[in-house]
Amino acid sequence: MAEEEFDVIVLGMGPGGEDAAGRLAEAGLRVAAVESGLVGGECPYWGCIPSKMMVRAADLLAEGRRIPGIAGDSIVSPNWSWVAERIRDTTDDWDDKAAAGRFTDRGGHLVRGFGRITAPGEVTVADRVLKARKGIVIATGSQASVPPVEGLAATPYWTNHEAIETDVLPESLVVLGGGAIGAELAQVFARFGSRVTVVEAMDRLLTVEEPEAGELIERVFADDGIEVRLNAKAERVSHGDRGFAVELGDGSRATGDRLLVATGRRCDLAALGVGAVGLDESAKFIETDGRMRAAEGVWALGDVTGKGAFTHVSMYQADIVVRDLLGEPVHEAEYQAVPRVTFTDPEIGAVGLTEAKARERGLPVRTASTLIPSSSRGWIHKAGNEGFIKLVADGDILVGATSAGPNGGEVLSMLTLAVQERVTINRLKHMIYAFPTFHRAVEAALKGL
Ligand SMILES: Cc1cc2nc3c(=O)[nH]c(=O)nc-3n(C[C@H](O)[C@H](O)[C@H](O)COP(=O)(O)OP(=O)(O)OC[C@H]3O[C@@H](n4cnc5c(N)ncnc54)[C@H](O)[C@@H]3O)c2cc1C
Ligand SMILES: NC(=O)c1ccc[n+]([C@@H]2O[C@H](COP(=O)([O-])OP(=O)(O)OC[C@H]3O[C@@H](n4cnc5c(N)ncnc54)[C@H](O)[C@@H]3O)[C@@H](O)[C@H]2O)c1
Repeated sequence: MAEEEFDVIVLGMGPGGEDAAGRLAEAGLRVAAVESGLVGGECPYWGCIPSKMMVRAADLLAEGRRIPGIAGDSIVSPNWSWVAERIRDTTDDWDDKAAAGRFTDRGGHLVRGFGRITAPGEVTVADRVLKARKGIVIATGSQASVPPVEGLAATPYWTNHEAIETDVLPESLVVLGGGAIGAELAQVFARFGSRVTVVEAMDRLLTVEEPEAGELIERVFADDGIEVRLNAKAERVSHGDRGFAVELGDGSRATGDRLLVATGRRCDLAALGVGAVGLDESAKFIETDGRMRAAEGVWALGDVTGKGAFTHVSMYQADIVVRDLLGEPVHEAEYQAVPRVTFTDPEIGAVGLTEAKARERGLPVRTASTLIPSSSRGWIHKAGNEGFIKLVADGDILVGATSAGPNGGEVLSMLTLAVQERVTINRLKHMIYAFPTFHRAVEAALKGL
């Protein structure tokens, strides 16, 4: 077997791996990046970017439909081919030549194939053995987790990959899972005209967020014509000439031309061979310290660390890894203010702890909420103005907040700052909030505390 020496080996070229590998190569290190799929990973090809292009298109349709009663008449005729074409164009038809070139132009060595850690400082890719003098960075992300439902594996179900790649709008769609992926895509397809059923095992949508968020999205989905089945566990799946049939625990069934499985993500640490560097291969994620070090000569970043499956978390951690490897000053990772935005309409922005999580920690929690439709901007909007602000306080400090509404993800930024920097509620109350903005609702909620 050929043996090749590098300073650093980066396993996986998703957003975090790509950033780290490129910066380390540019800094003059000899870097090998191993990628089994496309350079760029999930986010640009099957995740954030194309899904938000779909969301943008669906939001435009919804806005067009809100014209009557406010601005005139409207006839909205959705055409999926514009969306499919824009995504095909942006992903270069799922070709990573440009991204790979950006890395090699910075002096990096791209190794195509699946990498496995075979010894400390050693990664094997097919018949190539790569050696790392300084360290290995594990940035292998996550993949769709498919539940062991009887019959499912034998059917041509979709994961996010097929849903993003589709040129054809399904006439009907069953979405298994009402989390971020399921909710965003269910609304997109419904607004383009698919008959959509969401099947969720728990008692509400967006289970990791405040219950009010799930209830709000359920109400909006009803207006979008989406059927939501809660407390519904899929027991059996079959597929035939008439599409998919999903049999549920209560004896009912959901049917559709297509079935999208959006039931979470998983990491396969055994396939990565992390046991070779003393890590637990049966764990769900790789534990790291504040410098993203997982073992001697091993760093981890991104979805594989379990600190939030978000591109911004992966990029944040990549910066720490790069600084640590280059011997630069490092501000250790902190996660008390990880922002998250589900890009449904209304958007659900959230940061820090939900009320339930704060209570689980035994904090003496106080909460307050205000509704967006009764805020000045919400009232002016008249339609498409659903939402709320919810604040979770521990004493005089905000430890969590939800900003649901039009631009809920943007309004979140000031709440993220407050949670991150522990700005006191008293200080926040004495700030001036521009009129008539959506974020003025934050001031109203603060008064409730
Ligand atoms: C539909 C959808 C929408 C999303 N929307 C958003 C959003 O709006 N905002 C947001 O912040 N996040 C969003 N996410 C999540 C975001 O895409 C991920 O958090 C992000 O891509 C994770 O980055 P990562 O660096 O961990 O690696 P990933 O993007 O997961 O990439 C890892 C790469 O490693 C490669 N790989 C894995 N194992 C090996 C191996 N052994 N050898 C070689 N290569 C390997 C894979 O092929 C892959 O290319 C979305 C995800 C999905 C699925
Ligand atoms: N806007 C964003 O930032 C964004 C968008 C999409 C995805 N993501 C990231 O990707 C991650 C994965 O998203 P996801 O939606 O796949 O996962 P998720 O964990 O958010 O939601 C999965 C849902 O599926 C349900 N479920 C699990 N098994 C089921 C079954 N057998 N039958 C019915 N329901 C079942 C769960 O109860 C849960 O509500 C998210 O946690 C998020 O970090 C982010």
